[in-house]
Amino acid sequence: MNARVVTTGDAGVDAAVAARVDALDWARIGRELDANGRAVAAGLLARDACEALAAQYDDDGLFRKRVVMARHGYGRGEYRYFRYPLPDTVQALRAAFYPHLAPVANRWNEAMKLDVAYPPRHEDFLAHCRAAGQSLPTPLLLRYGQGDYNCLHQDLYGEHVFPLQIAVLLSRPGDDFEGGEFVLTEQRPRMQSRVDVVPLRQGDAVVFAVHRRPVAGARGMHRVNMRHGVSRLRSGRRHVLGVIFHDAA
Ligand SMILES: O=C(O)CCC(=O)C(=O)O
Ligand SMILES: [Fe+2]
Repeated sequence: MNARVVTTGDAGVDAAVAARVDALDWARIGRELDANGRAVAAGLLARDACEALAAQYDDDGLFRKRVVMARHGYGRGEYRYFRYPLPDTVQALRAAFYPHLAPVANRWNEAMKLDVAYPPRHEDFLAHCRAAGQSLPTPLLLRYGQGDYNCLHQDLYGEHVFPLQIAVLLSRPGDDFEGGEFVLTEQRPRMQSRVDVVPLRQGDAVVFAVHRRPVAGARGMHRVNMRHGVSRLRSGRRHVLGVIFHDAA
C-alpha cells in the first residue's frame, strides 16, 4: 500500500482487500488474460462490502463528476467518478491489483512491439500520468435501472493508458436485476468482431483488456481491438464498481 494517497483511514479494510487480491491464482488469471483478454476473480468482495459500495452512490461528497449516459450517446443509466481520496476499498483494490497486472501489461506491450513499460508500483505509474496532465481519478460507480445499458466503449482518458482494468459486480443477478450482462467484443484485423459475454455474480471481479491486446495467429502475433459494455437491463437495478488504473486529463 502506498503512503502518498491519503485515505479515510481504515487500515483493516485495506489490509484485508490487499491480502485477498494477493491470494488470487495469478498464474491462472495471467493465462486467461493472455488467452481471452479477460479473467474472473470470483467472490472478491463479500455481500456486505458490495452493498456498502453500492450505497455510496448517493453520497455526493465522494464524487467529482456525474455522467448521465444518454446525454452523450453512451447508453442509458449513469455513473459517478470518485474524487481523491478514494474510499478505502476502492483505493485498496486499485493499489493491490496493479502490481499483479503490470507484468501482464508489460508482456502484452512487448508482444505488440509497443515501447511502453509499466513501473511495478501503481503510485509511480500515477506520477507518470500526472506529469502528462492526467491527474483526475478514474475509479467510478455505475448505476443502471430497467431498460438501461452501456454501449461498447474503451476507457481511454489521455496519452497514458494502462491496458487492463477491473469491474466488480455489486448487485445480485436474478435477484436485484435481470439482463444487464457484461460483454466484451474483440475486433480482429480484416475479420468480423467476436462477442464474449462474461457471467458474473455479486462480488465477482472481471479483469479485462481496455483497448488492445496481443493474439497469437497462424502468421505470428497481431493486435486485436477490445471494447466492453453492458446489455440492456430487463428489470431491477444494477450497481458496478469500475477500477481504471490510469488517471484522466
Ligand atoms: O457496468 C459494467 O459492468 C461496465 C462498467 C464499465 O464500463 C467500466 O467499469 O468501465
Ligand atoms: Fe467502461
